[in-house]
Amino acid sequence: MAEQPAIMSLAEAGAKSEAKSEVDVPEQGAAQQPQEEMPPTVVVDDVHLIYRVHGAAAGKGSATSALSRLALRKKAAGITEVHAVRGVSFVAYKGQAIGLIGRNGSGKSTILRCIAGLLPPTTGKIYSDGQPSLLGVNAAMMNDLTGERNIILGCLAMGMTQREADDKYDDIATFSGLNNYNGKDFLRLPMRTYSSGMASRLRFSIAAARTHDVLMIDEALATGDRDFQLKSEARIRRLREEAGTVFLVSHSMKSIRDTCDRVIWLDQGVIKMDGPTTEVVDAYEGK
Ligand SMILES: Nc1ncnc2c1ncn2[C@@H]1O[C@H](COP(=O)(O)OP(=O)(O)OP(=O)(O)O)[C@@H](O)[C@H]1O
Repeated sequence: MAEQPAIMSLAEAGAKSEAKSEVDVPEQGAAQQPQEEMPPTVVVDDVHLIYRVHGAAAGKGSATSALSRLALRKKAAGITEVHAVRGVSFVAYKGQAIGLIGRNGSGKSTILRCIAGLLPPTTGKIYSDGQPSLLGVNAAMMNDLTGERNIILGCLAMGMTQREADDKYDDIATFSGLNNYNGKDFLRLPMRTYSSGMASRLRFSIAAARTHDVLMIDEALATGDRDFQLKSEARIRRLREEAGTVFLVSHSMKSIRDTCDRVIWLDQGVIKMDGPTTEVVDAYEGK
């Protein structure tokens, strides 16, 4: 029998489930259920992610020893495993803005990358409705090209036609504020001349120009200045109303409180708490 892909659409998953008409969803508390009956957009079912880091031990080893390891199905001596996500399950619903919080290295970015389809889970399944889009501070942009070119390329990469990209250009430029930043039109300059905050403003402005089924933002707000943070929080609220689900990873509890209605607290790769924002953030801050 063909193996199922680790990430599939909810429609596919529904079609594949034999006896039941719906996908089995992980159990969860009443606090995480939306007030009205909203459809699920992402189902994360017992996901584990193990990174395998090669060359962590000293020495290269010979070809003969590598071959004998392969024949005996033994692990290479130089491979270290990092179990970054350990059995995470949750269901996200349309209209929710979900904050992911936790200490450095708790697995927040890893789980987002799994949902975006950039990292296949080692075990477990992820079902999503539509294509989740990951907007991270490291999202690829061409540093040697101008902001103008990056706006158009970013729009095309999100699936717009050239005409749609041209139509959106002015909105994106104005929202980013980089067309008149300290009296200068930075969009005419290569992106390598931008500060990291200016680059993340542009990334956010491009991604926010489209309605996303599932939009995931990794720390994007933390890097903008206060004015831009306020603008982007308002835009996230609008995206949430127009679209599906927003995930926000941030260490800024202010951003999380202002933007999210539900928070998942990850600790060493497991969910420590999942519920309404105030409850979870208060517990995280030890209040
Ligand atoms: N490419 C990688 N290869 C190996 N290990 C990795 C890799 N990326 C992350 N890790 C490890 O996985 C664990 C989870 O990392 P992750 O980046 O998901 O955490 P995070 O909660 O997003 O952290 P932060 O708040 O610092 O951004 C950490 O132990 C980290 O060292």
